[in-house]
Amino acid sequence: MLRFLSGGESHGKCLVGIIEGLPSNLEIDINKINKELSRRQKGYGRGGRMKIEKDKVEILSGIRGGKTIGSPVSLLIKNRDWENWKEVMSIIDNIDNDKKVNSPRPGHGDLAGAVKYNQTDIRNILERASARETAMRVAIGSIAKQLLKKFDIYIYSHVLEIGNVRINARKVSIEQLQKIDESPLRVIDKETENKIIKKIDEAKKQGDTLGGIFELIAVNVPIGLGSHVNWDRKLDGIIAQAIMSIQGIKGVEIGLGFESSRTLGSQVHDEIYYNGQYYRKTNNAGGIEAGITNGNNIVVRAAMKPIPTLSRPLDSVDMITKQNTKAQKERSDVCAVPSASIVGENVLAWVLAKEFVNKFGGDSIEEMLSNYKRYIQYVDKR
Ligand SMILES: Cc1cc2nc3c(=O)[nH]c(=O)nc-3n(C[C@H](O)[C@H](O)[C@H](O)COP(=O)(O)O)c2cc1C
Ligand SMILES: C=C(O[C@@H]1CC(C(=O)O)=C[C@@H](OP(=O)(O)O)[C@H]1O)C(=O)O
Repeated sequence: MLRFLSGGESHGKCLVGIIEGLPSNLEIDINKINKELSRRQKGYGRGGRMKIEKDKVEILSGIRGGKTIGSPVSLLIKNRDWENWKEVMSIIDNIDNDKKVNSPRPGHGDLAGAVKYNQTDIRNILERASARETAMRVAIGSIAKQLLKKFDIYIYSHVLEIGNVRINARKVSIEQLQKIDESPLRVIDKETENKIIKKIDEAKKQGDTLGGIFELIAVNVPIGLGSHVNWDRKLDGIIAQAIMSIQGIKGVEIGLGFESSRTLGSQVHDEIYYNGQYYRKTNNAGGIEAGITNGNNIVVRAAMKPIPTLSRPLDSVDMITKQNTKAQKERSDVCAVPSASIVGENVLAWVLAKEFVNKFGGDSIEEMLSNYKRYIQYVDKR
């Protein structure tokens, strides 16, 4: 079984992660992890923090001579901003109320978290709720990507919409997706990109924020990952949970998603043909039927709400005095949809890698590859 845990506060010393269950002898390229970390930090609309951080991973265990050895892989990413927060982060008890965060921000876990964990300083909640945590999830997911590459599986993403401005082209080619990092918004269409940039600038000027939609596409996924037999093994459900867990994500669709509910069955379901292999002419299912991959690309879309911290803050209540006030003002992003799409890629990679380890077992990568090869030979005969 493949699993991970991570820890670390946004303005604490560092983020840490431990992965257990990776097959041995898998080559891990640290540059590829760092490349994913740098992709996550980019994107038009991000705030001052991204100028401070230059995320780099340190590998502390589980890898020798560039290869996994079967033991837990431990990772560390330092928060450069910690130097500026040392004092604030070292205050533990009995601080003055005026040094605490007292006014919960609507859209954040501030109010519910402070009540649930019986905290008088909201900072004790917001530090871990922060999307800073996604840096470690991306480092971990990028190792999953390196595992999937062994099986020729790749995951791409692009942004479809920001602030209700939609990208023109619905159909994108893999070649376009491979070049998408050249765009500051990770969109395929330059004209719309300029419109969105203006929209982000405008929102910033108004002290406001924006959300949007991104799409993930996993290619070359074999038939038969996931299962129909119980709710918690259905791959569409597992993917939806994982993507929904990314900070700010409020909707997840697979394939046609919500649109399928508005369309006739004859127009939705992907008809089946055979030419030595089963194939479909359409992929409205987004590569998953009954919780099982059907051999087509997995297509997932996620909707991100606007960033909740506004520089023109919303109404709130001071949790100490109970007086009406304005929400806590923090340095913040205006729009982080392009970054979220990179998080999405790596989160999806993790889910698929986990399914691979489940299905093809393998204490070593050699064992996994040979199990996979045998399975593909079997599939080709069906
Ligand atoms: C890459 C990324 C960057 C984010 N940056 C910010 C930010 O600067 N300010 C903020 O208030 N929220 C930001 N968020 C969103 C919040 O973390 C998120 O809305 C909050 O934790 C509440 O969780 P929920 O929206 O999932 O309910 C970001 C999310 C992501 C994925
Ligand atoms: C630190 C990251 O994103 C942060 C996510 C975030 C939030 O509330 O989610 C708030 C901001 O943090 P800060 O208040 O330090 O500027 C973002 O910068 C990151 O992506 O690495």
